[in-house]
Amino acid sequence: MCSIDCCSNPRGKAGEKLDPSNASNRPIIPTPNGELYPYEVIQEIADFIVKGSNMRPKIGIICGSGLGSLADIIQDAKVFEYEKIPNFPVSTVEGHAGKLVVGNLEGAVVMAMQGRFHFYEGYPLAKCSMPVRVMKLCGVEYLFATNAAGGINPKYSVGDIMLMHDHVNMLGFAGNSPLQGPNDPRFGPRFPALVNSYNKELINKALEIGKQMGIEANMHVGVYSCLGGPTYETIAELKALRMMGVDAVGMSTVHEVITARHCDMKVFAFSLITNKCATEYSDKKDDEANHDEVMAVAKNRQKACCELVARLIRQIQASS
Ligand SMILES: O=P(O)(O)O[C@@H]1C[C@H](O)[C@@H](CO)O1
Ligand SMILES: Nc1nc2[nH]cnc2c(=O)[nH]1
Repeated sequence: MCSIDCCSNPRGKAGEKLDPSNASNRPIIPTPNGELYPYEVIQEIADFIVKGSNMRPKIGIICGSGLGSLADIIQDAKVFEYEKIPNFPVSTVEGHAGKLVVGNLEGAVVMAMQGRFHFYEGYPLAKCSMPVRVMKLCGVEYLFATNAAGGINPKYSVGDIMLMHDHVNMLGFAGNSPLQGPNDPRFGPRFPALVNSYNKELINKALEIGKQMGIEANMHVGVYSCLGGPTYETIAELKALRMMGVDAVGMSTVHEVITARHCDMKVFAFSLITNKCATEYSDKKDDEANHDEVMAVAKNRQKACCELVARLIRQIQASS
């Protein structure tokens, strides 16, 4: 909550003297990201989930748009609706059910978010990625983040899976970070490094699994970039992203990964390519991305995505 004392510029006409003891005369100054969810609040949410499920998850999964079925394969599941979790935001986007599912998958206790929070929904980045800290305090060691994304790399086709090995943080370029504001060292350091954010061992295992599944031709390793949305990109923006080495573009994941690395979680992330991004001007209507298409492609490819996640978790369990 914004403290009443933080408001320094009285509202009103230029030069007009307003009574500062009247709260309505004071502007609203947003609370810094780092103060939105103090450690104690995150701990309370984590306790609610651990006690409510009687399970301590090791792997956290964030389901991308239309990929909620990743949570449907969890067994002996305890399901929490976001509305019923104290201090939890609600999902407002189609394809994001708004449920937290805790249970067993391939011998591991996992917790999966069927619905993530996006910056364009009006949530500050710290709120979008707050559940990652909840996962950490629940005991999660591995974050699996998935997303639907537009393919900019001309070699990518709709339905392909891109394993993320790096990102370009466009919101960060604009000075926005989920770690902005006071740092709580109980989560992690003030200045976390982000090279090696995406766990190489897990990427290699996933590539091997891709071969076993016979989908290696539809699997890539690439760079993701998150923009604020909710608009899809212009051709000029897509050209610029391509020049920067971006292979796929979306509206999520990067701030979750930053938050996970800050608290030293191992990260595995992939993009399902739901549409091909045009990087040349044309009059074709086909070039326009739309959410229905994103959802339809995700539905078509959910089986392969579930299989990849399940097999990778099986391998993590086997080697632990
Ligand atoms: O939650 P993700 O990143 O998978 O969702 C993408 C980005 C937008 O929310 C939506 C656009 O179609 O899909
Ligand atoms: N920003 C962005 N997000 C997406 N999510 C799915 N497709 C796209 C896309 O083309 N651009």
